[in-house]
Amino acid sequence: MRHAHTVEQVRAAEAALAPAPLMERAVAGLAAACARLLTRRRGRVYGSALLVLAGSGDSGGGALFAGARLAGRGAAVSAVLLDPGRAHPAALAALRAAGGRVTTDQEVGLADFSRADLILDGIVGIGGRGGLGPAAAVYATAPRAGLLVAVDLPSGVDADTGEVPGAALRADVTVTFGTYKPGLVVDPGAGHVGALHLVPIGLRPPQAPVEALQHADLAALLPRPATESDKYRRGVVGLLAGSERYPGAALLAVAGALRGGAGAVRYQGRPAEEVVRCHPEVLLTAGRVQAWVVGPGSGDDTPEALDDALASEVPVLVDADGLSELARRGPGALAGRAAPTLLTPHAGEAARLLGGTVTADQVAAARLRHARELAARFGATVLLKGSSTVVARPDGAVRVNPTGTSWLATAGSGDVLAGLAGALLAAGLTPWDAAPAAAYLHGLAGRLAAGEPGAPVTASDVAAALPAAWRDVAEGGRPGGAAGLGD
Ligand SMILES: NC(=O)C1=CN([C@@H]2O[C@H](COP(=O)(O)OP(=O)(O)OC[C@H]3O[C@@H](n4cnc5c(N)ncnc54)[C@H](O)[C@@H]3O)[C@@H](O)[C@H]2O)[C@@H](O)CC1
Ligand SMILES: Nc1ncnc2c1ncn2[C@@H]1O[C@H](COP(=O)(O)OP(=O)(O)O)[C@@H](O)[C@H]1O
Ligand SMILES: [K+]
Repeated sequence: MRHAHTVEQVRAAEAALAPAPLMERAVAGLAAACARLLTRRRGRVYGSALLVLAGSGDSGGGALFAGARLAGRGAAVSAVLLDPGRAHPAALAALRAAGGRVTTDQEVGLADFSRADLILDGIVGIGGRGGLGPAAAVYATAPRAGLLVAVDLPSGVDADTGEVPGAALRADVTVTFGTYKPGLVVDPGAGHVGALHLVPIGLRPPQAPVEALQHADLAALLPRPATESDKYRRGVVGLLAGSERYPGAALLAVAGALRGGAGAVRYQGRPAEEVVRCHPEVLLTAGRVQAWVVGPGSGDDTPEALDDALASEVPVLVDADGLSELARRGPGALAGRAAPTLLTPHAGEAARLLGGTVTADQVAAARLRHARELAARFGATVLLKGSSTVVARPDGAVRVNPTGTSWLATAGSGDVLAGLAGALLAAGLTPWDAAPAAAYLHGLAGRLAAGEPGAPVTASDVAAALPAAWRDVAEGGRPGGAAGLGD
């Protein structure tokens, strides 16, 4: 599990430790990471050109100290001070003593930026507030040939939310200290991070409000049939999906549910004939169900389907047309439910559920805030789809999905996800586990289907790749197995 802590938590954890060893460990880790990158790129540190972008805080201080170390190993280091009167005095002195060149001239800074082999972004770290000022903002778009390494987090990304209120630097590598921050794992901020490297500095932060499951976590969560299993023990999913207009949604949701390990799928909807032709395993009879999925392409049947599902005493996943109906009814529609409810909106559906006071773009730009607000309002677990899918609980806890690819943005892939998550609910996982597990497998299946460097995939391809994703997780999670994705 990757844990991401807020600025307040990081500062409190840092306050419990002596400042000097903290800076020492961070700088040692940062300089070592840069030395590795330079060696990989140029064969050695000696003779390489390094530029430090130094702001007024400790992020700038750490970058200047690291620059001094690399100057000591023969790199030609220059630093541009973005807030000249307030640069970290001791770090500045160390860089000068090591032979580094310091400038406040932005023209010189931009010229060095274009030529450097490696640039250290120490403009701001967790103390950054609002968008970058104009002097720093030019580096967000200025041309460069070298690698950009963000110190703690890319400047311009909000550490607590992943929001990017203005210009922000785009890093090739981010070297973060002590613990991950939400802004490093939630888009749009996460899209600026590049490869993420954690330097331990001895922090002991409290429980993280945001976490990201990794391969081993998934391997522990995924249900496996025991020798005495039968289809009911594995879980039966009821699907209220598809319509004459959208038969495909039913087929794809069924495909997701079957490959999500459901013992059986009971289907209720108009295109039943097509469903059975494509998936002869599906049951059309009424009977016991351990979780309902309602909404993918369910069209005019939605209000009745939603009534039936919500009246049941088993977990219910509401998706697509079910969410539009729920938006019309409001949060009160879930008030009487004892069993859990999982909502799986994309940004547009989330905006509607929030009463139309925000746009889909605003939801996507502030994913944590809106997912949490929705979960609290509806008293349900919310899986907000899109780049870096987030799962929020009504108490504000969040799980961010680290897998996925934008190739998944294809019609019907959400239907596969709904069926898959429904199967995991029917197997007995709570929405808090089922939702991120489904997002993880779905994202991994998307990556496997798209391949490397990537090619268009269909929702059916994603469903077909689910068994491979499942196996990949099971193998990677075994001690000594393949390295987990994103580890
Ligand atoms: N404490 C330590 O020993 C170390 C801290 N480091 C990093 O330093 C950061 C914490 O240091 P600070 O608290 O000084 O915070 P920052 O380094 O983020 O600097 C905050 C300062 O930057 C200015 N600032 C805020 N928003 C700005 C904006 N939008 N544009 C331009 N300037 C802006 C303000 O004057 C503010 O005081 C963390 O990210 C931490 O990882 C590491 O670099 C190295 C070791
Ligand atoms: N830019 C993106 N990056 C990664 N995943 C994405 C992106 N856009 C969409 N997705 C994923 O693709 C799926 C699309 O689902 P949805 O919007 O419901 O589409 P549909 O209704 O056509 O099935 C979701 O799993 C979502 O998280
Ligand atoms: K930074």
